[in-house]
Amino acid sequence: MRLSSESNMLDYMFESVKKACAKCFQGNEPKHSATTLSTINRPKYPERVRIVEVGPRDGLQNEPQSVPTATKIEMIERLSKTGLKTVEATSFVSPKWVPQMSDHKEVFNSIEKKSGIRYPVLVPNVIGLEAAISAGVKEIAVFGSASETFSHRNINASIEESIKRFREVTEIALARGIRVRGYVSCVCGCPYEGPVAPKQVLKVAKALLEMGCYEISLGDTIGIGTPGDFRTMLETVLSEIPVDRIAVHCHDTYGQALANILVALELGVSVIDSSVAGLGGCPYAKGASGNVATEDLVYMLHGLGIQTGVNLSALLEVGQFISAVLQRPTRSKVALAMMQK
Ligand SMILES: CC(C)(COP(=O)([O-])OP(=O)([O-])OC[C@H]1O[C@@H](n2cnc3c(N)ncnc32)[C@H](O)[C@@H]1OP(=O)([O-])[O-])[C@@H](O)C(=O)NCCC(=O)NCCSC(=O)C[C@@](C)(O)CC(=O)[O-]
Repeated sequence: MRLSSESNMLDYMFESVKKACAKCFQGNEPKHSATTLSTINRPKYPERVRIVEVGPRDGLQNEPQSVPTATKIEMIERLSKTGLKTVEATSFVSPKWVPQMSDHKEVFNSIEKKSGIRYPVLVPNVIGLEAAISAGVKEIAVFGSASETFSHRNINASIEESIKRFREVTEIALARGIRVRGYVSCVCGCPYEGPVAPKQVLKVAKALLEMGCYEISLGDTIGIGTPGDFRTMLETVLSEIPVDRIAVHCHDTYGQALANILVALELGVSVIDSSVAGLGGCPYAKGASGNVATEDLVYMLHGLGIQTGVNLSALLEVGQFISAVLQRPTRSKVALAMMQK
């Protein structure tokens, strides 16, 4: 339909609202004309979101320079004072593969574990699990991929082999009372294979759920998805997995992270991973930049009236602290804007 003038446009909007909200109209007079347009198309977002802060792990695993163990510990302890309820602390992976995380035991042992806060760690295999158990870890995350090539590059196993491995890890962990979260990487695209089929994401997510993961975090590892692809991928996953078992993990390489998160919120997802100061990336996903910055996520969620329990000012201070230590500017747009005030 072509709209030739402003008054045609207003008529058109009025007619559309009338059609969509027939019950609210008597004759031509809307009962709540002032609010109809703004409320009628407003999606229903979750009232509360749990943020999984992944900066100390996803952020620091990708740093070219080695970050002192004491800094990691201080960062986690500062994050624990912001109201965040989950802080992914480190990963018990091979130091040959990811030397940045080789101090996992020391980091985990040294942090003050605040009551009410969970400190999950990444575990790729039984060797990692045993080390995590001896450090007193209470929650782990196994990490699979929807892309065959990425799986080989990241954990030196096919998808099928990795599922077998994770099943063994999960069985032992659950028997010890350790909670297990699952990641699926490359949910919108792979740095080696290109586009990834949503059905493949669903298949891996289901396998992780069936082995006992309490929640599956869907990772757009290279941040390539746009809200359209992201919605299609999520709708495919949610056609068979309840929304309260799904989290999203959006890297911001192409600047799409917040838009994709908004789509996830519209579909009812209420657990979102993010990284303070937008740190992050995967050493085996070339070109992948940081996660969505936790500061920006919190700003958006609070603006939408969604509770997080997180104190934005306290979070901004942690972002400032870690950016100063790493000697580079924050990737948080909110932090940059606040600095100019
Ligand atoms: C899975 C492996 C270990 C396979 O690596 P491999 O070389 O096939 O392992 P292996 O079993 O043949 O063992 C080789 C050596 O590593 C040792 N080893 C073996 N396992 C461990 C362990 N757990 N901890 C410490 N040491 C270990 C093992 O003992 C042996 O030592 P050696 O005999 O040569 O002296 C390796 O590929 C690996 O550690 N990969 C991890 C890669 C990684 O951490 N990537 C980043 C995290 S994933 C990510 O960032 C994506 C995510 C989660 O954020 C979501 C998203 O954004 O999409």
